Amino acid sequence: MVNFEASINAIKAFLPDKLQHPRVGIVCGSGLSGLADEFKDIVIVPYKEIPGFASSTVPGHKSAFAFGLLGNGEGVPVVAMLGRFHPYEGHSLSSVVYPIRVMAKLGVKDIIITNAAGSLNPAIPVGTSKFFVVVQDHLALPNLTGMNPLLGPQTSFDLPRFLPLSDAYSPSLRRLAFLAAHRLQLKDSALAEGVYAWVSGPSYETPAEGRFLRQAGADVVGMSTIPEVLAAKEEGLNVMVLSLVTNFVVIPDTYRSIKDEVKAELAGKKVELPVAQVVSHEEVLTIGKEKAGVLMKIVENIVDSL
Ligand SMILES: O=P(O)(O)O[C@H]1O[C@H](CO)[C@@H](O)[C@H]1O
Ligand code: HPA
Repeated sequence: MVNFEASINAIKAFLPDKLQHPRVGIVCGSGLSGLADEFKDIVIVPYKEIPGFASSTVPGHKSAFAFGLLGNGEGVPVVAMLGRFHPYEGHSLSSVVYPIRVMAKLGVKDIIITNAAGSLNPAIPVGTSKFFVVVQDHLALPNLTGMNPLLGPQTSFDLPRFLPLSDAYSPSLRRLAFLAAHRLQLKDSALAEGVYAWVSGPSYETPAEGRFLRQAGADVVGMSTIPEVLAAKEEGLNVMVLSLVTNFVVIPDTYRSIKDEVKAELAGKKVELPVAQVVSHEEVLTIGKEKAGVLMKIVENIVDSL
């Protein structure tokens, strides 16, 4: 049963005055909880201490909020979700987005949502270049087919019933991300722009599904974020999403024909069957840990410019 007041009272009991009204919310994606390492005067509030909260079951996701001050000078009061909830863990969509609504009610105005994602776009490789994508739009088949976090009775009549999403990703926050990359002297290629496709998971995409999403216009794919974006927009927050590219989904060689290989074999040629590259969550976490420091600097720089 939703009870924002009980959740908020429990959280506030942990916080000194200066952290009671966080201005910026941050959601840490897989392997990215290190984003909170730079917070000053940090206070950790475990989800299990907050009525109404689920707990995260995914490796690389802690189950706590981190409150603190971020940026130069006195710092801006911020709150980070160290670990998020995914529908594939068995959480309802309303539980998945509950922390976002709580952050809005605590006073958050801008939210920076991060995630680990697979690349569908050959121009966005994994590794030393194009490792982050500033999301400019999304493609969410689940939303279009009945798995929308805004389905059901409205949590408040102050919120819009029919939420427009043509402006989901704040141009001014996206601008700050690119300016931050410039200030941090990152290579131009470190930050790309693109469309995030939301899938339910927990299986990774087949090559055909990857090609389908690519042809439909997506650049990266992941199993989170979009329910949070919808709830944040509904609550009136400015939203930015940063994806860390951890692996490739669309691999050109996948459709080598076995039929042709057999024909070659029967003609006396030595053939080697294709071996598909297989993605794993361990690989996703490794890249997350490697790049969390850069992501943290970008986020800190954005917060400084707000
Ligand atoms: O989106 P985040 O939570 O960063 O995690 C991504 O990594 C996991 C798969 O490796 C999935 O949960 C996917 O959504
Ligand atoms: N697909 C879906 N979600 C992901 C991926 C992927 O390839 N990589 C990280 N999260």
